[in-house]
Amino acid sequence: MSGSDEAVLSLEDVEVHFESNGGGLFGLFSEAETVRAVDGVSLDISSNQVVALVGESGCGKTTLGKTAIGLQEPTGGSVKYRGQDIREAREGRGDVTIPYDEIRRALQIIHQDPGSSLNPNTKVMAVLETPLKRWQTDLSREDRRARILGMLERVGMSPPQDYAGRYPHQLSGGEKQRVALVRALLMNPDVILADEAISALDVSLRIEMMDLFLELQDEFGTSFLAISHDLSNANYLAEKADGLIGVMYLGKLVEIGPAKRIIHDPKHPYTKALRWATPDLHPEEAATEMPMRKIDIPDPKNPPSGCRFHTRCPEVIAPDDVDIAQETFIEVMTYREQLADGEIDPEEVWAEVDPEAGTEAFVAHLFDALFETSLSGANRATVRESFEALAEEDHDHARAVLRERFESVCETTIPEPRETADDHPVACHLYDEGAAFDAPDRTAGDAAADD
Ligand SMILES: Nc1ncnc2c1ncn2[C@@H]1O[C@H](COP(=O)(O)OP(=O)(O)OP(=O)(O)O)[C@@H](O)[C@H]1O
Repeated sequence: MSGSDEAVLSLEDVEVHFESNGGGLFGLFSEAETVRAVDGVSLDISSNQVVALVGESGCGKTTLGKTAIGLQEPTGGSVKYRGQDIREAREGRGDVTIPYDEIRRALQIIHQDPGSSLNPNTKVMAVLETPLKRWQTDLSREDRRARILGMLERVGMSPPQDYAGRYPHQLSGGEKQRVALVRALLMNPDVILADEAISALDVSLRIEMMDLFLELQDEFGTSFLAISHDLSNANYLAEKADGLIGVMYLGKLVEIGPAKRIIHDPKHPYTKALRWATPDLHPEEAATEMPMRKIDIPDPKNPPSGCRFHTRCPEVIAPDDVDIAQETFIEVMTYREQLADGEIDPEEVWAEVDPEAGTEAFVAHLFDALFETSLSGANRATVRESFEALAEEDHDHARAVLRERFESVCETTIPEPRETADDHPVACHLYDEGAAFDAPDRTAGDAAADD
């Protein structure tokens, strides 16, 4: 079911930055570093809506989810529950219209490992009675127990009396997860954050569990914020519920839209890479080359400038006034990144060439080693000048001359989310004003036409 227009949760420009020491002995002698776990995310969750967040490990999904339900304090921006700023409610500041206790009840979480949130010494009935005693003080003991048994039955734990009398260690992983779901639902929540709630379960159980989440989500009119590193699971949940998939990359929400559009017509190059990495979502397509330049995720303590994905993006944009095939531009960018990372040692290059042959041999060796496509004209002259500077160990000039000609908007400017033609926001310069919405396939460059 799709959400209504009213936003239950509203996140505006949310930032969560963690300060950590640089890892030195007891934190001494090391500079503090900032992990930009979430960096300027805006997101609305409507009532009865399912939103699935996906992205690689460490991209900030859990931090964003916890911040959305008030379990993590944002270091910037605001999180509102039905218009009430959660932090102001907690601190009793301003004109509080919804008390903090009420917000805590309305926003619930189910963890990946439900065992860790269930007291091992408490039987299921007692675990489930606790929230009801607190929030439904008018219920008699009998009514409370009847309700719990009804819910256990509803989530497939039958006979419920048997399960109610068990300790957590007497339950399977799937059963613990059902107890966690019942506990959350007994609070009559508006939003449940399900953080990798099915990833620890056997594959055979996952679909059953997701179906149960969806049935109850619809029945109870609860919104679900589901976190998953698996695009396939995110799609299963979001598509069935007519919900949204949000794609995160290094603390940013780079694309969000209806599940069908994200899967069948991804816009952001990172979303395309995630989809490529999930072949069961596009079985009709033959195996293609990975649409990403590097496997390694950059360090969130030192994220790339501009668009954070530009160091891995196969569609990174060449300056308007530089006529170059995309494949060749990628090779130039890769060389620039190797230079910046100190991966090219002139001494090692000299060791490979005949020193008698001089700089010309040094330059020819690097052209051979770094470029498969052909470079000509001003592009070739610029790269040559950089190689020559490197031959003289002048790294600064080697970098500067390349930056001057080839600097991309993707590395200088953070892309703002923009609605694409089919109505889902994407933060990528390919969709900047003036750029075609149906961005050209820039991965297919004509090496011969590079100048
Ligand atoms: N309390 C904390 N202190 C310092 N850094 C943190 C803290 N919590 C998270 N981080 C860092 O913030 C970044 C985002 O972490 P987060 O757990 O939100 O990512 P995630 O996408 O949920 O990853 P995963 O899928 O692996 O759980 C990571 O680099 C993580 O190391």
